[in-house]
Amino acid sequence: MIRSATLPLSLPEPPVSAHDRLRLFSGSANVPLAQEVARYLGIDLGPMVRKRFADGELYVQIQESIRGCDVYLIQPTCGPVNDRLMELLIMIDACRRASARQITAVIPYYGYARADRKTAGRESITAKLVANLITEAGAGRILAMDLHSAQIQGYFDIPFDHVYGSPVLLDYLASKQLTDIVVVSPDVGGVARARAFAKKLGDAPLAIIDKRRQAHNVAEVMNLIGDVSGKTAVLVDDMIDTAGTISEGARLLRREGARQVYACATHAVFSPPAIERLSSGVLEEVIVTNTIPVLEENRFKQLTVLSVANLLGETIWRIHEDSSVSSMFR
Ligand SMILES: Nc1ncnc2c1ncn2[C@@H]1O[C@H](COP(=O)(O)O)[C@@H](O)[C@H]1O
Ligand SMILES: O=P(O)(O)OC[C@H]1O[C@H](OP(=O)(O)OP(=O)(O)O)[C@H](O)[C@@H]1O
Repeated sequence: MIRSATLPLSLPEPPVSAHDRLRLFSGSANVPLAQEVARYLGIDLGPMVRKRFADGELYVQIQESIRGCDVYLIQPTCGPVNDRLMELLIMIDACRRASARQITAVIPYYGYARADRKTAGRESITAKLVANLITEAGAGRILAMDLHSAQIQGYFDIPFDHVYGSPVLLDYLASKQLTDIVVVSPDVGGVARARAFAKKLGDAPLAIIDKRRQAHNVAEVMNLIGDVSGKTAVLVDDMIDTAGTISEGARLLRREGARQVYACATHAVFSPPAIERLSSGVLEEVIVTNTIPVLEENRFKQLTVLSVANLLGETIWRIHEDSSVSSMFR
């Protein structure tokens, strides 16, 4: 007599829709931002255990099946940068070993981006090393915002969506109805970014500061190219780190007759003594986004923090639906 197997029968699963396959997980760098992105997408953040062993090593475990899923891992590699980066690598590796179909590293702030080339002999190009590590860990795609240098996209041989925080900053500026604006690039490296910003502000005039660095983390402003006298100057940059660039730039603009000075930057890195410099009164307002979380003790009167969560959420949705990302920025 032939006996049938007693294994439980499993009926064929109904086809999984693209929406069902989307999974979002957050590293520890910016959970509030990841929660906002999840809310925009109408899903919950995936369950994940993150902890540190007694010896300091990190442990990550994804707590649901992600087999065949398109997984998005949100982790800005802000300070403490080495921990955040390592956590991202471990998350990617865990997802790859759990048979995720596609892993996208969502990196709102890409740390080590300023080490993008050799500026002296015997240096590392750490931005490229980071790209190698992320790719080797198993990421199949990157989504990043306002890279310090756009060339970093080329350090990856996997699809890379580079998006801009500028629509969020521009919407906010437009709501202030400022008049007589001149957009200012605080250094030569930021001219393309400032020019694009000025274009979106009704082709506002552009001015450029000639900044030099005699040593790491020391900014010295030399000259101003352009006219700011009697105008509202809007300094535009990718990041504010120690705020030497922005505060020295703002002082120069005041000396050159600017009526008021605003600062706009996507990434609030805020290393000491940034807060003292930014809150000294030289700036009317400092407008940043939440790609990096701004600690409560780092908030000051002139600071405005805008959210890029909807922008990132919309980008993730478009990537997932195979629709255009660049059309969001036209
Ligand atoms: N994290 C960093 N903070 C400050 N300066 C840095 C960092 N990483 C690299 N650098 C240095 O910045 C310049 C890069 O000059 P660019 O004009 O932005 O290319 C270079 O001296 C790096 O060693
Ligand atoms: O707040 P801070 O400590 O001054 O640092 C932030 C500044 O440093 C970076 O520029 P960088 O000096 O690397 O020049 P670049 O834009 O010409 O590359 C960045 O784009 C900001 O301008």
